[in-house]
Amino acid sequence: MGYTIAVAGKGGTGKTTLTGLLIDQLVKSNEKPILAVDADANANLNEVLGEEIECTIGAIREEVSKRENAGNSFPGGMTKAQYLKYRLNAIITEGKGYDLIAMGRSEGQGCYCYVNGMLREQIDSLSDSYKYLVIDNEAGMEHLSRKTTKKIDTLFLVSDASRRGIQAAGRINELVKELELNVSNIYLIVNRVPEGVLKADTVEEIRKQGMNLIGVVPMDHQVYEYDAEGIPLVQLPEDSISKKALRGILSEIQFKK
Ligand SMILES: Nc1ncnc2c1ncn2[C@@H]1O[C@H](COP(=O)(O)OP(=O)(O)OP(=O)(O)O)[C@@H](O)[C@H]1O
Repeated sequence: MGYTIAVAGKGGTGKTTLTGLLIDQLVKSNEKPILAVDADANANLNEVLGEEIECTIGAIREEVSKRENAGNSFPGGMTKAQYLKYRLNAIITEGKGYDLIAMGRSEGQGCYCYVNGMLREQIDSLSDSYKYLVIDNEAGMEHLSRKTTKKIDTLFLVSDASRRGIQAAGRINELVKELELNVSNIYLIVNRVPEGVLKADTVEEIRKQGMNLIGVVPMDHQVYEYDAEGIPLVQLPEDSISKKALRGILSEIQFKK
């Protein structure tokens, strides 16, 4: 099993932006191969990375369940398990220096326990052949709590600099403990910080929440400009405020088991 990094935070805090820049940084440090998993139905990690996604796990789940409900067999005499495996192989998007899988969302209702279990097993076995597994996770920690991955080596919680933002990150921190998730290190990153300097109140709230602040990423107007123009954020200049800040944060951490 490779080194697993998960990124979580309330929607809109910049979690997906930072996950994308983190993957970019790992690729540039030649820390390959990397499997990136977009596990947040609301996130668009592929857009930050500048990749098109053709199919998601949610879509496969729908397709398999529709086939079953219609009483159709699987192509080529495949069993359901074989068909799922075959389809999963086809959903890996090959990026520049990494592979990407998107969970997507499932529109339909009903029980997908079997299919979910199968897919989870496959992601687990797939991730064995990568040096890094990087997951853009949803705030509810749903996928992690359903044990998408057996163990997380480093979890980054992303928050904005507001008190409520920090409190929300604090709740995710608590949730990790309540769910007894197997996480070795949890670090807080405060993102979109005006001038890159935290207010004393924010620092106090972080202390109150008992979180380990690893660093801040300043408000970066280039991020806004690139997003507005639809340019993938990984194309930001290497000396952009946000890329530099993230490099600084990553240099604090030894990604070793
Ligand atoms: N350091 C930054 N400076 C300026 N803008 C930023 C910064 N980080 C992120 N943003 C902007 O904040 C917005 C939210 O970012 P992002 O989509 O990454 O958040 P998210 O937490 O993943 O949200 P969701 O889960 O809803 O996708 C985006 O428009 C992004 O461009």
